[in-house]
Order: sequence, then structure tokens, then C-alpha cells
Amino acid sequence: MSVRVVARIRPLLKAEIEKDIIVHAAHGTGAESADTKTVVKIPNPKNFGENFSFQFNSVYPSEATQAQVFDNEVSPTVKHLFKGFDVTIFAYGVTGTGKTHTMRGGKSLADRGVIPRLLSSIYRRARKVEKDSTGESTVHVSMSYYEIYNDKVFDLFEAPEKRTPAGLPIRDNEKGKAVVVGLTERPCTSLKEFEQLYDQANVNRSTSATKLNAHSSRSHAILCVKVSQTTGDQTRVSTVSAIDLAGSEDNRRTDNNKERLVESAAINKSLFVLAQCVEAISKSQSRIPYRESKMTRILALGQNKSHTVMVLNLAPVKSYHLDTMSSLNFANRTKKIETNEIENQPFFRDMPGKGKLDAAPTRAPAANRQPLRPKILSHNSHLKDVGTGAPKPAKAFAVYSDKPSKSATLANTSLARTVKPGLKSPKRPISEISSLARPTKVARPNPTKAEAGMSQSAIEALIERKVTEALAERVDATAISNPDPISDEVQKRLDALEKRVGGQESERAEGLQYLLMAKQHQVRGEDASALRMYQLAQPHFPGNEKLARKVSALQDKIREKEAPHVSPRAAHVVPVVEASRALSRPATRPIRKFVPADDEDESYHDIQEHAHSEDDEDDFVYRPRTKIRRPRNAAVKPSADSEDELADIAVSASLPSVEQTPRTKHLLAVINSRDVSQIKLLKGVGAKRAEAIANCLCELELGEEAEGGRVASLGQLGRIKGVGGRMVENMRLGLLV
Ligand SMILES: Nc1ncnc2c1ncn2[C@@H]1O[C@H](COP(=O)(O)OP(=O)(O)OP(=O)(O)O)[C@@H](O)[C@H]1O
Repeated sequence: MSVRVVARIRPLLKAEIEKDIIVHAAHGTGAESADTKTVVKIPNPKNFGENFSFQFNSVYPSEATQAQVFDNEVSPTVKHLFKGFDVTIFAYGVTGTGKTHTMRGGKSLADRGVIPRLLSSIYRRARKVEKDSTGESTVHVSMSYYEIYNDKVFDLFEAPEKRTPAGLPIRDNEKGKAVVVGLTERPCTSLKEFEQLYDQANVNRSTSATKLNAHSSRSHAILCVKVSQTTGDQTRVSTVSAIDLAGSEDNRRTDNNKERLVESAAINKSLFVLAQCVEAISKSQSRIPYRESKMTRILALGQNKSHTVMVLNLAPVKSYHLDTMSSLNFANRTKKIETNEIENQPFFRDMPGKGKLDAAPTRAPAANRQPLRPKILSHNSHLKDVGTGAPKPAKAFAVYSDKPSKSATLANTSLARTVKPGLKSPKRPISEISSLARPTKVARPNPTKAEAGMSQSAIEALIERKVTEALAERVDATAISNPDPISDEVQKRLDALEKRVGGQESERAEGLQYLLMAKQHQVRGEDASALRMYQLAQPHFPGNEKLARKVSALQDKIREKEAPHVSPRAAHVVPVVEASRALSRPATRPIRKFVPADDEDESYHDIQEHAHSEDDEDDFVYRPRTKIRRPRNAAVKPSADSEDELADIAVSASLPSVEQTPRTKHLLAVINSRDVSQIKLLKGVGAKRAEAIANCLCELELGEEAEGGRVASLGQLGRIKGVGGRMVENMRLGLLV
């Protein structure tokens, strides 16, 4: 099934006027009912006499109510949810187009957005399920809520001052699905309880006023509502994720200050990666860059096996023209994505026998915090084919509770760690160990091993004893392997050092990202964007004169360009920016032509395919940079870690560096272009390595001894980490010069 894409045009805001309206909802030509609009019409930014039409599953004009959007688009998904399918609903659009209004809405009944209505619908259905089953089935609802701010994940149930700066980690579970580790999961038994939790958590969300929106969301907010339906000893868990993405923004229009700019760069970057993912999927590319940003990893569009609805929020007015084109372009691709929905199979929660183990997981104390372990209950679980009667398969992961809980269920809790008196951890005092009751991964007790006829309490006691023994063994082992325990003082210093090094690494990596983006912009002649990126990089390289010189040279260049020949009118002309790229490129870009295409939407002229071949950046990826060995001057001897590397260096040393053949010149030109899309085409160079090479050149540029960040010889090229002589030779021979 494809992603369902519905567009919603927001009404005019106070400062906007009717004559500026350029976006309209229209009826399609298909067989859909006469009162459902399915087409967005918008003029060609270059020729207002010509209209583009974009067809979606439905289109809501500005007068559409919250109830209409919910009833038509989201309400039907609740049925899927209760059948065991996961559901994803997300709002996409430029800043100030109504995403938060659609998802969260206002306080009045009529204004309530998709999320509160969804929860209301879930509770209603849950009551119905329970009633229809005459009490045999129970439904438990719990939620987690987090934001991705500056590419870091933060639990919205946690006050900002309690956050760790690095945020929560994301890991892939055994099904390959990205899960946030360490999230708080709150049970919520009624709509009222939900609303309290939701409102309270929203206070923690990062929002700020920007010029375009007085309450702009500066983060992507992800609400996960887990519905566990239990009948007898079987539980089926399905999850609905409601995502309010931050809006892409053009910083020429936002007047953002430095902090907002950094947020904006992170927002734009993640949305850019999302667009890249969609583009890659639509082109059936083998590599989809999900992992380049946390948001795309979590959203996993086209990969998440859930029923997916995207609400495309649009502003109706001219000032958003280019942004709206970008969004429409993006949505047009998204609607073609096929999702492979998979029904979550029920699994057996409890051992036969029950007793107090029956306590539902959601009855656990509120805010039971999961430790840093992948969760099992929050995603598709195919632990058992129902009704086969086969033995219960071993579980790959368990979910643990921080607090020792006697009433813990086997399916969803840990057994509290208990430590034998007298056992000492070299690192932690025993009091700390027992008070922390730190969760430990324990093998799931296998009921088949318990002797037949054992009582429930005997089984529990047996389990507890085994766990205690296992723990004691582990503590013993640690004590033996560390005969000289590190003193607290040394440990503290080590931790501090590790933090500092880690901090510097990520600082530097972030700075390098900005540099690379700057370079890319500069290569394309987008000086204003390049300048902004260089400026964003500056705080990461304090006191770097070369960078400062670059900034001021660019400033001069821009001033020079603008001053003499730009008429005030021309200064307002904004070039057409192609959709996916525009998301991350706030500044000018050379005008691209709209080329009529035989698109299935007929009237939509897709500029992307055409543009792409000229300037393919598919694999321009944003990830923490790989560490590189900076090629210094010839006198510096590279250190070799392995025989292979030694061999590489030997070859690279023997490469011609004085006489440069046309082939060599061409190779160096490609490398020095820093264009990842070109470099990756070289023989033996993949996307990752191409990016590492481009990064290396950026880093070189800031180095004192560098020759303007250029690679002057094959020898130098060979000394870049991860390249080596053999690869250089490969690259050279692969060229058709
Ligand atoms: N359908 C609508 N009806 C009435 N007002 C709306 C509608 N959509 C949006 N608005 C108003 O438009 C303004 C911007 O909306 P909102 O904050 O939801 O935008 P956003 O897309 O979430 O922006 P950002 O990405 O900056 O967070 C708000 O004042 C909101 O109340």
C-alpha cells in the first residue's frame, strides 16, 4: 500500500491578504466523489499564467475543519491499529503552515487536532473491544513522547534541565527497526490522563518565535502510543506514531539569530535527508540514506511497515511560493512510496499459571524508566505463531524496569538485581549497587525447565536465586579481572577526559559538516549560503584565521556583487529552487528550467529528474566524519597500522608526482573539486569514501601547512586516510582520459 498523502491549505493569517492567495484546492478529473477535492493548483513561479496541478489522495481547503481532517484521514486508521497494524501519521510542511495546528490543535473542542482526537478514538474503541468481549479482553494504552532537537533525541517527559546534552541513543532492534533507548513510557488509562501528560510534556518541547511563526516548533516531535490488547494469555501490541515535524525554513525570510540558525540548519538538514531518502526510494536506489539523520531513521519512510498517512501543510500565499513548490514536489514523490504493512502477531505474555504475574505492564509505576536496552513491546513482535502450541521462543530482548518490582511481569520487566552481602564491586560501593538495582539483561526464565507441579512462588524463588547467582558470578569475575581497582578520583578524571575528547570530536565533526556544506554551496556559486555555512562553522574552529579570511572575502564578494547592478526590484526576485535541495539550501540557486514532463500527474512538470543528472548529489551525506589522516608535507611520515596500509604507502610513494599525465591531472581535478558525486564515480571509491575525501580537503583548508586545501600530487592523495596507493592507482586507471 502506498503512503497516503493529503494536503491541507491553511487559512490566511492576520498579516496576510486575500489577493496574495495563489494555492487552491480543486477537484480532480478521476472517479472520486464530486465533493472530495484532490488537486492542489499553484501557478508556475516563472510564469503566473501557467498553473501546476498536484494530485493527492485528498486536499483540504482552508475552510476545512479539524474534525473533517480527522474523520476522513485518521479515524479509519484506528481500525488498522486494533487489528494489529502499526500506524504512522506525520505532518510535513514549511514553517508556519499549520503542522502543529493539525497535529495538536487548540484547546477548544472544535480546535482539537489529530492527536487528541486520535486518543479519544482509541479509548472509545478500547472500551468497545472490552465490552464486546464481555471482559475477556483488556486493552492497555501507554505512551512515550520525545523530540529530535538539533539531531539529538530528548525525552519530553523529562524537564529540559535534566537532559543529558548528548540525548538518548537510537539502536536497531532485532527486526532492524530503529528504537530510542531509555525512553520513559507512561501508562495512560483515560483521555483526561493522556491530555494531562501530553500538555505537560509539550511544555518541554523546544519552540521559539521566529519571524514566520510566533510559536515555531524547533524540533520534530514524535508521540508513540502503544496499544496492548490482551485476551487470555495472548497479547497483541501495535503502535501509532504521530509526528509533528519541524518546518523547513528559508533563513532569508526568518531573520533568525545565531541560535535559531543552528536549529534551522539542523531542521533543514534532516528534512533535506528526508527528501534524499524519498528521492532514493522513488528511483529504486539500493542505498537509502536513512541513517544520515535521526529523524529519517525514526520515520523510516517506506521501511517502517506501518500504515502511513502524511499531511502536507501548505500556506496559501505568494510569499511561500517557492517553499510550497518544494513541499508539493516532495509530497508528489512521497505518495508513490509503497509501504509493506505487517500485522503484529500476538505473543504469549505469561506462563500458564498466572497469579500475580498477570499484572499488566501498563500498571507498572508511572514513569518507569527503561534502561538502555532495546524494547520489545513497542514494535512488531512475531514471537510466536498463534495457535500452533509450539514452545515459546526465546526472546531476543527484554524490557526492564529500573525499580525492583515484585509484581513485575515476565514479559515486560526485569528482576531486580540483588547482590550477595559481602560482594564488592571494584568500581561501586555495594550500597550504590543495591540501591540502583541497575537492570541487567537476564535470560528469560524457561518455564519448561521448572519442574512440573512447582508452585508459582517456587518458580519465582528459583528465578530469583538463579539471577542472584549469575550476578554474583559476574561481580566475582570483575573483581578478579581488576585486582587493582581504579580509585574514584582516577575514574572521575578518566570520565572527564573521555567527555572532553568526545565533545571535541563531535564539535569538530559538526564544524566539518558546515565547512563541507559551505564548499558545496560555493562550488555552485551560492555565495550567500556558503557564507552562512562558513559562519556557522566558525564557532567550531575558534581563532582560525584562514576561516575568518574566507568569511570576510566572501562578504566582500557578495557586497561587490550586489552593490552596483542590482535594482531594488531585482533584489526581490528569488530563483526557482528545486524541491528536495531547497530544503537545505536557504540561499540563492541558479534558476533551473521547468521542463514539461510526461509525469503521471500530467500537469506537473518535474524539474528534478532533469536537474539531477547535471548535479547529482544523491550521496552527499551528513554523518559524523570519519577520522582522517591529514596529509602533511612530504617530510611527514605517515604511520602505518597494518601491513596492508604499509603496502599502500609504499605504492603511493612510488607514484609519479612530478610529471603529471593528463590522467593524473584529471584525477586530481576531480578530487580537488570536492564534489562528492563526482569523486564517488571514481573507480573503487564509494559514497562514504568520497565524502571522507571531500571532508579531508575541507579540514586541510584550515590547516596551516595546507596548500589551500588542494591535493597536489598522487602521493598526497595516497596519504589521505582510507585511500592508499593502490586505490589511487585504481582511480587513475579507471579514468577514461
Ligand atoms: N487550519 C488552520 N486554521 C486556523 N489557523 C491555522 C490553521 N493552520 C494553521 N493555523 C495558524 O497558523 C499559525 C502557524 O501554525 P503552526 O504553528 O501550526 O505552524 P507549523 O507548521 O507547526 O509551524 P512550525 O514549523 O514553525 O512549528 C498558527 O497561528 C496557527 O494557529
